[in-house]
Amino acid sequence: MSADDGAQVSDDAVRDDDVVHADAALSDSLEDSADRTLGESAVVREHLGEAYDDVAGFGELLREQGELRGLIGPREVSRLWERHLLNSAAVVPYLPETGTLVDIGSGAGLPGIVVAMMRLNLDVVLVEPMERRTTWLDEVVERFGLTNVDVRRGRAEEYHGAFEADVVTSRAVANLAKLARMSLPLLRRGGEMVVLKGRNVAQEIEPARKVLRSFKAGEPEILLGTTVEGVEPTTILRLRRG
Ligand SMILES: C[S@@+](CC[C@H](N)C(=O)[O-])C[C@H]1O[C@@H](n2cnc3c(N)ncnc32)[C@H](O)[C@@H]1O
Repeated sequence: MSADDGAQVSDDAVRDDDVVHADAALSDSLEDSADRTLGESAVVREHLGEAYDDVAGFGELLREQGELRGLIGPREVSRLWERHLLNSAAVVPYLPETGTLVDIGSGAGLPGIVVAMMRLNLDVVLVEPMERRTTWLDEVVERFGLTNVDVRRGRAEEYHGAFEADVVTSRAVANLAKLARMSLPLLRRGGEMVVLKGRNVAQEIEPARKVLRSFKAGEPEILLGTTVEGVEPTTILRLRRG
């Protein structure tokens, strides 16, 4: 092989690399435009009703700043509506209209901010330990005038006994055993844990039995979180503190 051949091989490798990056960028941009179209569709507007403008505005802000501020991963920006906003909204039908809800590990505000926008008469407390994220949450609360939201920095465990919440929500925070230990002491007796989970949530129930018994929790229910046509429904786990 001549020196020229070597140069040719590495040129080809660079070109292959460029093609892979270009393909990924193209696929992200196609996904992004499909996601925006979904977000602007009549079916999503109807689904979110009066909360649509706020939820869409929150989504736009997350699209602009979410990756930059380390709130969501780079791949998530192009699927905000499908994977995050509508997924968060799927929990709302299982929530009361009034009372106190604590969302633990709110991160960028999912589902807590979306819930607060859709349930304006519910007092929503967002508990999140990372300062970068609580700063963001405070900014979102101010920008959208969410007078029903209280942002608290800290771990859920630090607030045990501080609330007698009607509901505790969470998404992508921990497995059920750990989550029950974190969430149940924040609830009043008879209050409910309502958790957005993956489709394999049933496998988390047996390992959590001991914790659930210690809180006299009822039998966990696995529910379908409905969303709009074309978006995968999500799984919700609900259980009641005894
Ligand atoms: C994977 S993120 C999920 C964020 C958001 N719920 C979502 O679905 O996009 C997990 C979040 O839980 C928070 N977290 C971790 N341990 C926690 C604890 N003990 N109490 C409250 N939040 C916690 C992390 O700081 C992080 O923001």
